Amino acid sequence: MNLSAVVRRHRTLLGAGILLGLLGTAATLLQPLLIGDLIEAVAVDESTTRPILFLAGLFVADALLAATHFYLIGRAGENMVFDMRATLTGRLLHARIRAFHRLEHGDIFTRTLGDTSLARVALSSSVSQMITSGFTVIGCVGVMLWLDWRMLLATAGCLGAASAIGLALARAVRAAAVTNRQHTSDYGSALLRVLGALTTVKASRAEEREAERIGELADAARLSGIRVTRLSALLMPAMNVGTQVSLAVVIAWGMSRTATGALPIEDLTAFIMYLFYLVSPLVMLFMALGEIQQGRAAIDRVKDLAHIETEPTEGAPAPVPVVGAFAVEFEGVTFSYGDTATPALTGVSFSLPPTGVTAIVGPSGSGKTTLFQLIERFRTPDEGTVRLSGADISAIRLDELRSRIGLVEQDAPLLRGTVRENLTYACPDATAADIDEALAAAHLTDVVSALPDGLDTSLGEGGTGLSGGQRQRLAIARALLARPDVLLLDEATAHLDSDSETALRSAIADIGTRCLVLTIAHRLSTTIGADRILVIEDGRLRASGTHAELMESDTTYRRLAGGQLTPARGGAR
Ligand SMILES: Nc1ncnc2c1ncn2[C@@H]1O[C@H](COP(=O)(O)OP(=O)(O)OP(=O)(O)O)[C@@H](O)[C@H]1O
Repeated sequence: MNLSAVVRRHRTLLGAGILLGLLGTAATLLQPLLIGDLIEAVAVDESTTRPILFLAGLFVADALLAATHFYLIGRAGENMVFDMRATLTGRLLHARIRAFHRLEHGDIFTRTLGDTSLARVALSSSVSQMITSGFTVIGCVGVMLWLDWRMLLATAGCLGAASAIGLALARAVRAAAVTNRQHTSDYGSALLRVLGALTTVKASRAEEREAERIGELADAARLSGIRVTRLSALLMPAMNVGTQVSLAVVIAWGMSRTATGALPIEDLTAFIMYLFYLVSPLVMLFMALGEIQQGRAAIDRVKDLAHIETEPTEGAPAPVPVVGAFAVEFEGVTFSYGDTATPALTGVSFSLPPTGVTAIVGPSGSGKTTLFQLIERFRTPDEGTVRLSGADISAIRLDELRSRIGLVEQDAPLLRGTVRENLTYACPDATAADIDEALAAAHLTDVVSALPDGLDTSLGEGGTGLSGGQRQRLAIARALLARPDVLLLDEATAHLDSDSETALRSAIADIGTRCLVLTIAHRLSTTIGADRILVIEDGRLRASGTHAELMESDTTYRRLAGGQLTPARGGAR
């Protein structure tokens, strides 16, 4: 995200707000002149109606200008924060899985909520404050220069020193603000981590330990926040001391020059008045600079997140399945999760026809789930090619590729929402008949009709409200509803009782007559019924065939089948 582009998109509103702010400042600066006219009229016994009317008009104009200025700047700020959040949301949803996994969820929240708010203040109110205050400062300095340049030099000397201190403080505020934002996001990440596993925390009696650890992070955020406040609090007094010293110098030196007749008394009075006018905007200017410095730290963090690597959106259309062609092919595929990691897959090659059930078996951590990650293009191979209906998947447009593949993951994630919303997540336009068919295929018809509101029953976070097996079947029904060419089931029958599993297995066999079903098998019953089995060990395809063939020829398969196939779970995600 280019933040200057964000500012440019809202320049009209911002510009109008700043312009009104400048007009308001001009109206404020005019007030002493008109008050002078009023005093003069009273002194010479002239009618005061005109100056009073002018002054009243100026007050009203000043109030209206100030109100409209604040409204426009506030509105521009909200529009900018919306822009930033919309961009961030889009980037995060299209992020590459490997880039996304490097981030902490708490950190993402701090950046999208807190940092964008700070960036809004910096880019709207503080910038506008800086410009309007700067305008007043320039105006005052101009008049003071015209009144007496020598005294302006003396004033600049005192205020200049204070300003230098102010600038140094503003810089220090920025550094402290960066640390504070980091501490705040560490706290958020730690909190989200335990909230995501609250039952495990309780079962492990880790509440006190976690409360203490997270409390320490909250305290670090408090301390760095106090440092930001302390440095910000020094800004105003630094400027005040500068003003007081320059006032003392101007009065002492000015009076001595007035005594000798070198400086008219009215010029000295005007000079002192403008010195007072100068101070408040000067302080505001430095406060705004401090806020902008804080905002810059937030802006850097927002920009950082916005640069997350995203998936490509371009590509060729998905190929039409060709009769006789392989549905999925792996050719010499090697893949590792990191540059230095041992490959999760090494030189894997196989070809699978467009229909039938293929079971993948192998010890825990052998690379079964990784195969699915590559077919979905969540990850890309380091070497070799994966093909769908004969076409290299790296060239196919991602949304088209994924529309052809159904995936039911190990933990069958469901989203907060109704059963219907979860079911139709991949195809929101599904008809009632399609929904009924998918529910029946996943043996969920009775379960759903027993729910208080049927399909419109609300589920909690992660699908709470259904049992583990029901959640898994709902995820299978969701995948079936999209009528994929390839259905990937990652241990999809793991939570099912044997009745449901038998029924689901026959449903899978039935689906296998229409599309390719690739299932990571953890039960012997699945592999016995499969049309073919791939045996993966240490990231290599060591054998393939039917149950009977592999029992005959492969020692690993025999060993796994002897232990009823269920591997110890443990592959990282
Ligand atoms: N996100 C990841 N980052 C780094 N390494 C990973 C990641 N996911 C998996 N791995 C590693 O890759 C290898 C293969 O993992 P994979 O999940 O494919 O195994 P699996 O056969 O599906 O295991 P299981 O049967 O236990 O689910 C393992 O050594 C695992 O530790």
